[in-house]
Amino acid sequence: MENLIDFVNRLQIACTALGDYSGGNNSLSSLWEALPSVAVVGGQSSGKSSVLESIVGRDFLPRGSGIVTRRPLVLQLHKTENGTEEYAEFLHLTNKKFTDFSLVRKEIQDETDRITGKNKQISPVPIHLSIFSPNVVNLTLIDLPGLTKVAVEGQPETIAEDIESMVRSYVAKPNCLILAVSPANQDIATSDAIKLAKEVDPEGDRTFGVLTKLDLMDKGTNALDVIEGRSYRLQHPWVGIVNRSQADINKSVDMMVARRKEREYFETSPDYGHLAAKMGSEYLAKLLSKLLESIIRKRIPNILALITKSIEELERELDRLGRPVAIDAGAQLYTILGMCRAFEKIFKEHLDGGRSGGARIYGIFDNQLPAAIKKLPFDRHLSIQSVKRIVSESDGYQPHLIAPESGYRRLIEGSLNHFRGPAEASVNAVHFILKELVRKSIAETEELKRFPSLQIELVAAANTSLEKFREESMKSVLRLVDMESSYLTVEFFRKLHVMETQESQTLTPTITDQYGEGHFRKIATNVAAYINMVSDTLVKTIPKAVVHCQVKQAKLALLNYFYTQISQSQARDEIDAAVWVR
Ligand SMILES: Nc1nc2c(ncn2[C@@H]2O[C@H](COP(=O)(O)OP(=O)(O)OP(=O)(O)O)[C@@H](O)[C@H]2O)c(=O)[nH]1
Repeated sequence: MENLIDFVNRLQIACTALGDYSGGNNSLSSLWEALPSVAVVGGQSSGKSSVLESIVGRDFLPRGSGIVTRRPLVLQLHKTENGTEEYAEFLHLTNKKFTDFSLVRKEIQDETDRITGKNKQISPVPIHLSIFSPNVVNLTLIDLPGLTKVAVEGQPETIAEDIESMVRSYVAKPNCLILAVSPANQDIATSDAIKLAKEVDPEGDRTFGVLTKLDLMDKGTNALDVIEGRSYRLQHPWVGIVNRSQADINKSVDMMVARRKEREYFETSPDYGHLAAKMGSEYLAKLLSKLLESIIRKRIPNILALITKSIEELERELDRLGRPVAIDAGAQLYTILGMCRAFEKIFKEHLDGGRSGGARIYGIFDNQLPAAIKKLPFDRHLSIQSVKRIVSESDGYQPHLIAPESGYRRLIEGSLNHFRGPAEASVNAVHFILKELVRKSIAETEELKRFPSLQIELVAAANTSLEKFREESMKSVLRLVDMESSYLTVEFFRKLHVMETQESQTLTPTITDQYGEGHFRKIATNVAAYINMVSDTLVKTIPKAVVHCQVKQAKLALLNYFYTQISQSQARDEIDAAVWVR
């Protein structure tokens, strides 16, 4: 049985630590709201603090004028074995045991000011205090600011409404038992606590009426009308209380003595003697403890269902977000490398097949490059006029005697220059496809989804590498073209010469033919044939160079630049760490 209240206590602590409390911001279904609790409400000076201290049997709450309780105080009482030392602990000061209860009072004041400032503001963030003592029953009570009517200096004008709405946020919860404290020396019809309890619990089945200051009633009057439920009927019987008077407090009358005096008061009272067994703070504590336990027992299945549901929701959320990343640098590096490998695998699948992309590169070699070469303006370059002009320019002042050797060379070199354009275009087109595939592969790598910064870093590093591969590829393809200009295929011209000699033996050329149109057309045809032969070669060799320099490198070394970067920063960190250690 005792474990039940303890169980709820632990859940309440967990809720506060996670920001789940009345008035707190929490998008998940609130566990706090599902936990049964007892909230103490009442007007200012109604005797709330005195009731709580009586229940605990200790003097530990801040006292003073104005609004003293400005943050909810979740007071968890844990019964310990007789003879053990009493001590208190705060959730915000774990591992610090308070055995001096005047220091507990000071800590409550300081902790209140820490959040609210000294200007008497209020805050819904609770302070958690646990008291371990053989003189308490297992019980959790929440002390709330006293309901007030007027603001004191330094307080916002809205303070009365602010307090009321905070108190309401606690007592409106169906799982909250309301300890409505009203002083007996005031008309019950004007009690702030009863007024609020009536609103949130019209049936009165979770409201406990507590009547303080019975000893302060005018001589000849008593509170039997209230206590016996005639003035205001509640499902649970009213409990009368006699706390320490201000004079007792001033004289520091011991709480245990006060409890005894209260017992004697009821036992000897002519008005309340017949109710003595059901009056007083000790009775109230036992009543609440028993009730709280039975309510908790009833609600346990619901609480467990809610916890299970929340766990499931959170597991789903976690799956969506991904598992936590380790904190130490080595493990982080391992995680990052794992993600890089996953990305590289997808990128390769795009190139090698399995995913789209690779075929577009083949499309460049198979269509774009041959089509671009076909469109080269050789017709213009090898027109009769152009050939005549280039040949005569190469001959200079003396026309060639047999074959225009240097004219041929200039015509061929000029034609070969045209191949530079399609070669460059192939390199650039493949570069563009590779960049596009990097972007696609990053987007398709599940592992990278929740690391947008890493995605940006990877894209930047991969693009830097691709840029380097493009430069290399460009140099290679242009070199292929330049190589064709550097050394012409002699074999081709030898064969040509043999063929021409055979032709000239059958035909008798005239002197005019040697420099006539036919002669230049022949030269144009010969050059075109040579260029065709080179074109066939380049259509085959340019793709080889591009694949070797760009595609293969991208598959082998796309992230090498990135790996260098992270190993350098790792080394830097290690050096930093070493410096720190020293
Ligand atoms: N004689 C007598 N005095 C009481 C009784 N209960 C409370 N008092 C006195 O009433 C005054 C106010 O009591 P508190 O317990 O501080 O009241 P509170 O509701 O906590 O006050 P705030 O926190 O300021 O709202 C104190 O001087 C108490 O000594 C009682 O039953 N009998």
